[in-house]
Amino acid sequence: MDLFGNEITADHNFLPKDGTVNYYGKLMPLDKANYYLEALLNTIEWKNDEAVIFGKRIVTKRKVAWYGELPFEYTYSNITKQALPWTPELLELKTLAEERTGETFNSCLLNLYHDGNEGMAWHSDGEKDLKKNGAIGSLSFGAERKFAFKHKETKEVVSIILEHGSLLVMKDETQSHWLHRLPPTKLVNRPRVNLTFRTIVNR
Ligand SMILES: O=C(O)CCC(=O)C(=O)O
Ligand SMILES: [Fe+2]
Repeated sequence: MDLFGNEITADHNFLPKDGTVNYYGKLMPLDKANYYLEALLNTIEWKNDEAVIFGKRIVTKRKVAWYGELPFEYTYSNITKQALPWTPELLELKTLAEERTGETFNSCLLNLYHDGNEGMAWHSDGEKDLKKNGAIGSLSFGAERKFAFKHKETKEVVSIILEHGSLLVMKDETQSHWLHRLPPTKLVNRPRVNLTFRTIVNR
């Protein structure tokens, strides 16, 4: 909302080509964002993330969780997980993200970064369980962190600060042409929770 109560439209594309990234800014007042941060920290079944890389099992400090409207299976980094049923807060936030973006989502991958030492390395979210070129709606709560995109061929980098209670959308060809990451930083010592709403297709 701006000063006049108008909704801020996110028609600016942060990517210069080969995809679409829209940033909607803060979606809610501070007290509501604080409420969701606490609720998510306390009600989500957070687990340390696991990956199998070159046959080795790796356990990350970052915590993750996977929720959805059906017990979808989702495979990434060679680990398969089964979605838990929506919590009331996740359903509210899914509806909010859908209303603002005009997209629909049926699942959510959550990340908990305890402080700036934790981040996520360059990757794209093009797993085969995900709808091809489907939108990913990303809600952030807690510490503000930088989020960066890197073009796979030109190596061009674009970055955005993700605020407390904000929404970002990645769509169209973004995952085919761009990597993204959450860089670690010495400047942050508070937790951040990120929710990425997605569309899973069961083939
Ligand atoms: O924490 C973030 O903002 C991004 C997380 C992400 O890229 C992912 O879960 O695939
Ligand atoms: Fe991602």
